[in-house]
Amino acid sequence: MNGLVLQGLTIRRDGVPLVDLDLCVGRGEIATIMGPSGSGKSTLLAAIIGDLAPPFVMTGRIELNGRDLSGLSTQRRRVGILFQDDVLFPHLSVAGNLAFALPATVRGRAARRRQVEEALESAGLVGLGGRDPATLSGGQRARVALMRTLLAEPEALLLDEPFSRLDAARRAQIRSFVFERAREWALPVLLVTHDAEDAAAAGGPILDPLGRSLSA
Ligand SMILES: Nc1ncnc2c1ncn2[C@@H]1O[C@H](COP(=O)(O)OP(=O)(O)OP(=O)(O)O)[C@@H](O)[C@H]1O
Repeated sequence: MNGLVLQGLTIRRDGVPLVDLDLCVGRGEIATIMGPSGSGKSTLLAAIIGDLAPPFVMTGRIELNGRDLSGLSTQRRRVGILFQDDVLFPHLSVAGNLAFALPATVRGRAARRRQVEEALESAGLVGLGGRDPATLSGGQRARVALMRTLLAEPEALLLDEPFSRLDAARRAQIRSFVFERAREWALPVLLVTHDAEDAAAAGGPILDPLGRSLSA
């Protein structure tokens, strides 16, 4: 099936289940995982990107657009992830940061430049491609980080508290920017947050890592 499917996914530590989920996130849908600190949210995301290590033990299946992700390297999973503290490469310009993310399948300087220009336009950053990332505002940096993740052409997007460092006004603005882009690109999105407003704005199911529904 299309989208991100977690089928009987459990993650245990010392035999104790931390994650226990059955969840289908369709393309363009945003599901939210909410839970207190230490409840296993980041561990779940690590499992989806293929970065889970002992002492955690996973069972079940993770599928993306019909592909079984088990055994695939992080890169071959084609899952994009955006973190709270996503840093841009300081030694590259804004455009350089975006170009860096482009897959090798985008060939030729003109084609690569065009994609970077389109990304800048889509993020409302026309004319800022030559800037040093340190000279951007927090919100502008957050938009560049998102576009960089999207340019890598992921088939799913994971958001790990990506808005928590932003002030309230900017938070709502960046949140709708990220959600709109995810819908536009028809990506299944899994959002990890502590914030009930983020979860409500996402508009999809809200679960804790043990699969209990927290939807209103
Ligand atoms: N490498 C590790 N070895 C053993 N325990 C770990 C390891 N990494 C994390 N943990 C523990 O596993 C549990 C889940 O951690 P995780 O980071 O997934 O929680 P979280 O819900 O993302 O928390 P937060 O909201 O604070 O980011 C926590 O109790 C944490 O202390």
